[in-house]
Order: sequence, then C-alpha cells, then structure tokens
Amino acid sequence: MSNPIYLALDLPRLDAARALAEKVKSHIGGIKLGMEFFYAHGHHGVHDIAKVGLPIFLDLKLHDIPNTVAAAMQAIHLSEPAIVTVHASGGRHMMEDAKAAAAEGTKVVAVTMLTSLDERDLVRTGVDGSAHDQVMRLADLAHDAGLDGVVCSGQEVGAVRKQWKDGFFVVPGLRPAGSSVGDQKRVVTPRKARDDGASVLVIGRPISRADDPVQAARDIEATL
Ligand SMILES: O=C(O)c1cc(=O)[nH]c(=O)n1[C@@H]1O[C@H](COP(=O)(O)O)[C@@H](O)[C@H]1O
Repeated sequence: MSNPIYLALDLPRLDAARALAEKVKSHIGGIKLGMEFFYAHGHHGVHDIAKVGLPIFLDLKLHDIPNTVAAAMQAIHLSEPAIVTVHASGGRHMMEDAKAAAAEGTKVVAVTMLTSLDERDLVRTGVDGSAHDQVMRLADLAHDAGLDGVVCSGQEVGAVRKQWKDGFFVVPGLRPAGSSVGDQKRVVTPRKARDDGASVLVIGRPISRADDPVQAARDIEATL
C-alpha cells in the first residue's frame, strides 16, 4: 500500500520548503502546497517542489462564482497537480464547472467543514446542527456534482466513507497522541483517520515544526 501521508509544506521560504521535502521524502507519499506557498511562489515554486519526485496536492480552496473558479482551474493545469481543493459551500454549479475544467488525472475534492471549526463556530456562520450533519450534507452535494471526494475531519470520515464507498477522502487536523493541537479543533490521530477510511492524511506542523522532522515523519509512518 502506498504511503498516505501528504506533508503540508506551509513554509514561507522556497529553499527551506524544498530542503524539508527532500529530507522527509522517503517517509511521506505526497506534498501539499497551500495558499501560503502558492501566493508567494506560484507555478515556479510548484515546479521546484515537484522535482522532489512526489505527487503534488495543490490546496487552493477555490471558492468563487463558477466562471471564475473554472478559469482558475484551467490556469493551474500548468502545475499538473494530482489533487486540487475547492469549497463545497461554493455550490453544485461551481463544483461541476471546477471538475469540468480540471486536467484529466487531477482529482478535485471539496472542503466540507474546516477542521479548525466546531459546532459553536458553525452556529455563528448561520448553520444550525452538528458538524456531522454539515459534513454529510456537503459531501452529498460534492458527490452529486461529480467530484472525486471531499476534505473532512477524521471525526466524520468513517460516516462519509460508508455513504460514498469509492470516494477519495482527504483528512487534515491530524495529531499524533500528545502533540500540540494549535488552531485545529476536530482532531484525531493519523492511525484513527486511516482506519476509518481516509485516502490521504494531511500532516503539517507535527512534522515541519518537530525538532527532528525526519524522526517525526518516521514515527507517524510507523503507527499506520
Ligand atoms: O484543505 C486542507 O488541506 C485543510 C482543510 C481543513 O479543513 N483543515 C486543514 O487544516 N487543512 C490544511 O491542512 C493543513 C494542516 O496543517 P497542520 O495543522 O499543521 O497539520 C494545513 O495546510 C491546512 O491548510
């Protein structure tokens, strides 16, 4: 089985990001580049990191009118990402157009409810009900729009997998036992997410901020 760990390379400097990726590459299965990286380094930076030789997940969380998202999706063909994110709350039409505009071979997955939110946060955005219900509702919408899968926390991935058996599920908000939670709220261990059906385990700070990132990645890999 291939290594499901995607390292979130949320570092502002390209040389430091590349060096970290080179160091840990034999203990991870892919690299996630987000807004922080892409806004600073663009396609040039993505190409540089791609030289490490692992699949690239471009986490841009696109969320706009359908026409704009489709055009953005076309613009990122250049980077040939394996995975791209959009926000499910952009609606069905936006997701359909995003998928239609994506390069063949790029998986388009929809962020349901950010792992940094809990139910109190949800109420303040005008959504009543549980995190579970919100994730299930948006996963249904993403499925109907023809996407490849969703991003959700490890607390919901088991239920989503049950409903959408061949879906592709990205799970962030992962913390090995005892590590600092930071701004994440709906957190589980990498092993639990894997057991519950995650396809990809997104892990950032527990590796990138560790005193010894290689050892941290190796330790997490050993728990899977
Ligand atoms: O789409 C994502 O990857 C994502 C969705 C989500 O709900 N929560 C979430 O944390 N992420 C990303 O996953 C990574 C988590 O990083 P750490 O909390 O440092 O492990 C960050 O790069 C986030 O942007």
